[in-house]
Amino acid sequence: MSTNNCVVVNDVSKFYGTSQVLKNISLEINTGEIFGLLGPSGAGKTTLVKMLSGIEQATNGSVKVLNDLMPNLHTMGRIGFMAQSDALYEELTAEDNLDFFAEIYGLNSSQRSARKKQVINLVNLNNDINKPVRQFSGGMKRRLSLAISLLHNPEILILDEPTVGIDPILRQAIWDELEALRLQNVTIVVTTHVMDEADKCTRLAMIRDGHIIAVGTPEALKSSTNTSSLEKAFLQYGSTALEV
Ligand SMILES: Nc1ncnc2c1ncn2[C@@H]1O[C@H](COP(=O)(O)OP(=O)(O)OP(=O)(O)O)[C@@H](O)[C@H]1O
Repeated sequence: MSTNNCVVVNDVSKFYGTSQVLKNISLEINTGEIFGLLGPSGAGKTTLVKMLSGIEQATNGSVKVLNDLMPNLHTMGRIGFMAQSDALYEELTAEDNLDFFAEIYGLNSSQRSARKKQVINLVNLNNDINKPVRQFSGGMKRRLSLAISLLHNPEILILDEPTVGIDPILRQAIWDELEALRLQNVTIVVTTHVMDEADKCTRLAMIRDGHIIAVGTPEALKSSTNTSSLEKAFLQYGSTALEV
């Protein structure tokens, strides 16, 4: 294994009861890349990122993050995870939510106020910090969840559909920030079904029906299928996979 591998997924399968939702997934994600998981609804993207985050356990196979077998409590502290459904305290203000998670992450009071300012600026919620979260729109809740996932300066950021419900301008700002984090060697794993977001990733895994059907840079995936868009490439890889 190269030391550059931040995440190594080895022959992972996942069953819920008798239903198999991930089938022999193997994957390596390098330090400092934005790695996209692209696939339709129900393909298994969320299940996979929950395993990377240590929230779910593989039925078979292994997941290593930062050289530790997952789930591992210490490693989980080095990961920022933004789930698809927001895990926020609706009755508390945005600031109280941030304080709550800062406490869990063990940030001291001086780190806390500086980091709070940075992450709130980033998601553009400065004017709403004292409002209770129940008054937030869906997009505002997504932005607050993203801010929380960044609070403790994680080495790996795992984002499950981070820009759903977020307007195009802020979406661009968030992608700019992901790129800035990547340049600081933060490893980012992001699920999406939005093709133009997938195009911004350094590499992608295309997932369908619990299988990885292709892995590569967006350019390589398009050129090896002789297609002009990731959507067309996905369809082509999907039909090839069906024939196998
Ligand atoms: N806790 C669970 N118990 C049983 N089945 C589950 C559970 N969680 C997910 N599944 C099933 O596993 C499959 C993959 O779901 P998953 O949420 O990983 O897909 P996804 O690619 O993230 O979809 P979406 O883009 O809609 O979020 C689906 O068929 C889903 O119904």
